[in-house]
Amino acid sequence: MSDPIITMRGIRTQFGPKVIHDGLDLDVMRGEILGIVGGSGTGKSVLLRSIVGLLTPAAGQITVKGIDVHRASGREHALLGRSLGVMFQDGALFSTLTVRENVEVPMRRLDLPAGVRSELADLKISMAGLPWDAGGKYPSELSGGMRKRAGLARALALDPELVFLDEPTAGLDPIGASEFDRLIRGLTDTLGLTVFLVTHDLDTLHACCDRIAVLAEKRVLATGSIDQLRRIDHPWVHEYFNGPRARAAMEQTARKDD
Ligand SMILES: Nc1ncnc2c1ncn2[C@@H]1O[C@H](COP(=O)(O)OP(=O)(O)OP(=O)(O)O)[C@@H](O)[C@H]1O
Repeated sequence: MSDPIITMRGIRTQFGPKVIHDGLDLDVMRGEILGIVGGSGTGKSVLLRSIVGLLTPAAGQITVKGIDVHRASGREHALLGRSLGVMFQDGALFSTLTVRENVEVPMRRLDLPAGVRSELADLKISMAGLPWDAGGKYPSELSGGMRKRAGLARALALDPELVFLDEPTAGLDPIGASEFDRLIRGLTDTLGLTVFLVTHDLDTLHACCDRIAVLAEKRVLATGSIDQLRRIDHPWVHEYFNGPRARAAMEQTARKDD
């Protein structure tokens, strides 16, 4: 974990008169899982969408692998597109396509024979921990947890270096959420990914993240380990990292470590 793979400098994002980010700076280091936390509406998902090029900030610069995301040439865009995988909050699967077809969607831009595409899709489906027959099912036939795994399989479709996960454990029961945390950590370590992970889930921070960035007051207020952030003197940060839920998550981690 040495050099930054993503840099954000002086980011200002606004919708009409409503300013979401103002003077936001952040680096994501190669090989880390960076957790992004912050109160509701602080602009975590908006930041994710800005990095992957779906939103353009009013000011500032975002680079991914040294490429300025919002001023990239066609060739650079294609390069970035191949390097990134995104799992959106609700899975964002196409309901009229099977899981396998959903995973094949990002592969369509590659010139691959249909049989190879489908084999690759099945590999990603199994990497995401889905059973062998999940590929032929439609999203409506899957549980919420399975849909999330299908969304993860699609994010992995192009063997990305960088994976963006928006609230991966939201809506999962605690056991399903811990399994998903382990899956993310395992895949990151095995595949050497860098992960930008938006979450409210304290257990996920403990189980997965190397470092955490806190969004507050329209910027990144602090970055660090959970221990470092617990000592920050800011009302929201203090309550989040020292409140009853934080203590419960810490005790659970301590029990696992015993
Ligand atoms: N396309 C848009 N047009 C107008 N406002 C938007 C748009 N997208 C997001 N916003 C606003 O930007 C703010 C930040 O939204 P965002 O979804 O990033 O919050 P968040 O920190 O991810 O919140 P949560 O934790 O509740 O998911 C919100 O007030 C939201 O309403």
